Amino acid sequence: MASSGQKVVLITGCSSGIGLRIAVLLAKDEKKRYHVIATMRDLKKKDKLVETAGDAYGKTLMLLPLDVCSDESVKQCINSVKDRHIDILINNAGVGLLGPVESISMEDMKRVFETNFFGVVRMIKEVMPDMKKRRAGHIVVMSSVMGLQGVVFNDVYTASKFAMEGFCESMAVQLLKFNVHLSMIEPGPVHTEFETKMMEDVAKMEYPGADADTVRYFKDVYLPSSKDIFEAMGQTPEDIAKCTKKVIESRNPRFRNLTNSLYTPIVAMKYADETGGLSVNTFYNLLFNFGPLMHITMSILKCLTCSCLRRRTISPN
Ligand SMILES: NC(=O)C1=CN([C@@H]2O[C@H](COP(=O)(O)OP(=O)(O)OC[C@H]3O[C@@H](n4cnc5c(N)ncnc54)[C@H](OP(=O)(O)O)[C@@H]3O)[C@@H](O)[C@H]2O)C=CC1
Ligand SMILES: CC1=C(/C=C/C(C)=C/C=C/C(C)=C/C=O)C(C)(C)CCC1
Repeated sequence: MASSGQKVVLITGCSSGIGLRIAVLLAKDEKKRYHVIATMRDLKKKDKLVETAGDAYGKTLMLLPLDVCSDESVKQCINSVKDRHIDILINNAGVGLLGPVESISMEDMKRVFETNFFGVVRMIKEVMPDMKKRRAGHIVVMSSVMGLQGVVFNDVYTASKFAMEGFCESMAVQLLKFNVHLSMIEPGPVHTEFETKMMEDVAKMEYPGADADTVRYFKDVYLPSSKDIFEAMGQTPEDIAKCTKKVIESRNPRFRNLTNSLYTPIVAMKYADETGGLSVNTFYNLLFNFGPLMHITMSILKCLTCSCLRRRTISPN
């Protein structure tokens, strides 16, 4: 149970990756300011979290089952929290989906929206009314740079994060009237099971319905470039956890929080040309014309990230 003065933080998707690291970082806070409710859809996967949390488990960290795709599971979980009192809700659970759209089933696309979009909406609907009544609270959403900028062959995943950005951008205004803050965290590539799971799925795929050229562009151009990007720009889940802690500890939390300054120029480009031509053409050139020179492209991107733009990201340190 939370002791007085402690903030109750509920996090979704804590079996691995970013969610696990946020849960552990907050639970190990030196001043013990947080009572962390780490949730996961399958408690059989709790071992890694429990092991990483060490002494904090059972003290500042407790576990509850929660599947963001189930109304019943969400209700049951929130009802089991003392007085349904949650100070900070961190919507982290999410799934990826990669590949030519022609070869992805509608069922798989809906699963992505059900988790990444409706999963967050379901959580917010359940937790927000109590926060509004108390005139206090902070809702954090693990979005992505792909919530701000589309990336080829990530069409459906990107769309699910864009949907989330639109929903939250609208909600943030109303919530502010009730002194409830809403913050998006926008990481670029992060080395977690997300990356491994997507690469495993892609290896199994046979791309039914996609023509040979599209499959070739995906396998021989996109995938190697994406691997380069992960290598050159990838952050650790600890980095994202530190950024998230900074956001929840900020007196005046920002709405958007890019975690990787290397992405700032990509996002800035989008707003620099409202016709969209600059973004579409730059991405086209980066992928199809400079793809084989991706390492050099990475250096150019690093150069472009001048210090004034860097101020717009939240650094983990
Ligand atoms: N890794 C990256 O490059 C980036 C990731 N993100 C976002 O970060 C978030 C965390 O991803 P990351 O840590 O990288 O990936 P992981 O795959 O390591 O973690 C995802 C977590 O979400 C959980 N999850 C999936 N579906 C549900 C569900 N229906 N109910 C509850 N939990 C669920 C998974 O649980 P289970 O083990 O049961 O599957 C797992 O705990 C996601 O929202 C992702 O979109 C954003 C930018 C970049
Ligand atoms: C920047 C960039 C590319 C790839 C970006 C990738 C791979 C981003 C991954 C982001 C993730 C994993 C976000 C998760 O939410 C391309 C298309 C190769 C072309 C050149 C520019």
